[in-house]
Amino acid sequence: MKKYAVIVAGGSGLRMGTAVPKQFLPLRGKPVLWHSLNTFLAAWPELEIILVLPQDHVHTGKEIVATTSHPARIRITVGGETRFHSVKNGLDCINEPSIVFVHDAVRCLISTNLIHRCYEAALEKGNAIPAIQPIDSLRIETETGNHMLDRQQVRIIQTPQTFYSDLIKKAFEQPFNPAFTDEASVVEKSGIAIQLIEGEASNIKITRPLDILLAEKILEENERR
Ligand SMILES: Nc1ccn([C@@H]2O[C@H](COP(=O)(O)OP(=O)(O)OP(=O)(O)O)[C@@H](O)[C@H]2O)c(=O)n1
Ligand SMILES: C[C@](O)(CO)[C@H](O)COP(=O)(O)O
Repeated sequence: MKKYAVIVAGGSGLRMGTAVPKQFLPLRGKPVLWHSLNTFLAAWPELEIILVLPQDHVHTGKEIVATTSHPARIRITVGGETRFHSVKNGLDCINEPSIVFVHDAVRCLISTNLIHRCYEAALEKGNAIPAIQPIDSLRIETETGNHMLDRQQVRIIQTPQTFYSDLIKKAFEQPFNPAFTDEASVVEKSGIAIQLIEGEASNIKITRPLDILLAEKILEENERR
């Protein structure tokens, strides 16, 4: 089946606090975004990428695309005010039945194995969302205090969130709701049950300065193997 990856890189990276948005920061000599693009390009020779960039950084994005393994398989569009709007702009570029991966550009340690597993699971059930178990103890705050949560029942959600194109495009016709934090929340609101599959502990989202240090180490280790 036809495969598209919508790679969202339209954010400004406020929590990272750098002058340049985190997706353009160097990681072992290449921009964070470059690593995500190249891993998806390597997953299948026919996969195409819709890259969503901030309006002010389209030129930088084009320069990065030119250094990837297959620039011709990457189309660029611009992002919106929130992640929801950026994803929607990316989805608007897809007009044929396909499996669609929506991936955070800043989850740049994604493996081809996880991409392939998401594809197989989505093909079978309509959607596949990678998730891992928390390793910390968890508490929820209430009006009167707080109480423990059973961590065996909680999952930490990752990307690529993977769907049949008709299903995700239809879900994104809904009006924006600030409660939407990812594609699974949008698709769930449209009445579809979400299928979780096992994610990867190393599939971290570069969010704060510490994450860059961690990602450097993980990549260094991967290159040594
Ligand atoms: N309007 C937005 C906001 C976010 N993203 C993308 O969504 C991914 C995950 O979002 P997050 O880590 O929150 O990125 P930022 O919004 O850039 O970071 P922050 O919330 O710290 O400002 C990133 O690849 C980011 O570029 C996007 O395409 N468009
Ligand atoms: C989509 C996501 O990466 C799943 O964990 C996450 O919800 C993005 O959230 P953020 O607030 O945009 O970082």
